[in-house]
Amino acid sequence: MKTIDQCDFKDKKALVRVDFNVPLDKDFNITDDKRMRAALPTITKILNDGGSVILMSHLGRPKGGPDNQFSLKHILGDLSRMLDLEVKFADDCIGASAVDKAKNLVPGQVLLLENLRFYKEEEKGDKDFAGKLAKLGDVYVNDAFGTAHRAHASTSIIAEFFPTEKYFGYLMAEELKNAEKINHHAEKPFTAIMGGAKVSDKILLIESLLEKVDNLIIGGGMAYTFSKAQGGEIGTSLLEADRMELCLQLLEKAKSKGVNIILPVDTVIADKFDNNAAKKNVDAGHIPADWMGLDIGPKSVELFSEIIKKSKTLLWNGPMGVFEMANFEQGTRAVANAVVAATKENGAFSLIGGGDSAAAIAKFNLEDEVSYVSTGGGALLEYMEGKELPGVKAING
Ligand SMILES: Nc1ncnc2c1ncn2[C@@H]1O[C@H](COP(=O)(O)OP(=O)(O)O)[C@@H](O)[C@H]1O
Ligand SMILES: O=C(OP(=O)(O)O)[C@H](O)COP(=O)(O)O
Repeated sequence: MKTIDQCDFKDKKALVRVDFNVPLDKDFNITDDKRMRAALPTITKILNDGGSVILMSHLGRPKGGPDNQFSLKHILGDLSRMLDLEVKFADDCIGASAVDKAKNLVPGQVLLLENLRFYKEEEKGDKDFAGKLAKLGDVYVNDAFGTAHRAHASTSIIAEFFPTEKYFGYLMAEELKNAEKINHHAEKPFTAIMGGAKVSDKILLIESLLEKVDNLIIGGGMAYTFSKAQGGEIGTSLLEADRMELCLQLLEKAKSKGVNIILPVDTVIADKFDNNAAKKNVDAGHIPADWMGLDIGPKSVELFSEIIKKSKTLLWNGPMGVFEMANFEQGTRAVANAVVAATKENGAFSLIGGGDSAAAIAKFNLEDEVSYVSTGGGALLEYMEGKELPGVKAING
């Protein structure tokens, strides 16, 4: 793997694609800066070598040109504080002013370009646009793991302009190393814990995991479609009726492959989708008509935890319930604690991936207690599904 360790950046201008697509509140304060912190080692290495850095990123999904709501200038202050230097800003990612600012950069300086997605050419993977970006630097570095599943101008096409001078940043290398451990070198017993809202988002992942895991725990909103498919009563819980048949097929497939699928045996139900709703515990498949399941119940917690604690490899994607509501976070919190216990007491390798699972583990302050929390959501899922990520292929190819 060609990483930045193989390059001396002295007097070089490194064009670095990062994923600074961070969540902002209504006053443009960053509510989770993990992705920015994760890119700092790459930036620091280039600066320490005596090079300069031109950072490119997208923020959100702007439609139709420049839009203050999606401007990367909102993160400039925080980035400067993190790096302890004054980061310069180009309010257009291409054009005369960006060219000028890039040209005038001296070693030790950092320039942040405005949101790449203010140009529709970025997402289209336009070669001309990629060429204009490429002109700004001498070397290309991709450290944007969260966006590695997009074949966009700045993540993929641009690499064509740097046939030899293209490298993975440290974050990208670390993410790939950890994902690879799960994909190809998982010590057994290997348990995957799947949750979140929808079966349809995770079908490919489940299918690919059935080839590898010993245990597949299914919780969260997606478990109710499985329950209903098996003849259970699920009230007004999340349901994807058109996926019920598929759930049964997945259960059959698991059986034929000797994979142990574990579904919740009880569930915490509420009379409305509200933290202050009335709530009670019932057995899985016995939810009254006007009630909805919002978390796994205590018997499921015990069942899941026992399996998790005996595992040597753990992949967790998707919360067990609506963990954003304090009254329905217990299942997710307990599973997080079991993953921590397996990591600490059983020497398990634990990888947490997916936006909401990462948010849950951060909420419970357990980020440092597991083996690795990925900065990728969709990118990690696609990697685990066995797809080749365009951002990775561009550097390797
Ligand atoms: N029983 C449930 N009913 C409704 N929503 C749920 C339920 N369980 C989990 N969720 C929701 O699923 C969302 C996360 O789903 P998803 O995006 O698939 O996870 P991830 O981002 O970790 O892959 C969370 O917002 C959570 O509140
Ligand atoms: O946040 C991201 O992905 P994620 O929501 O899958 O974690 C990346 O920045 C990619 O953004 P995109 O899904 O708008 O291409």
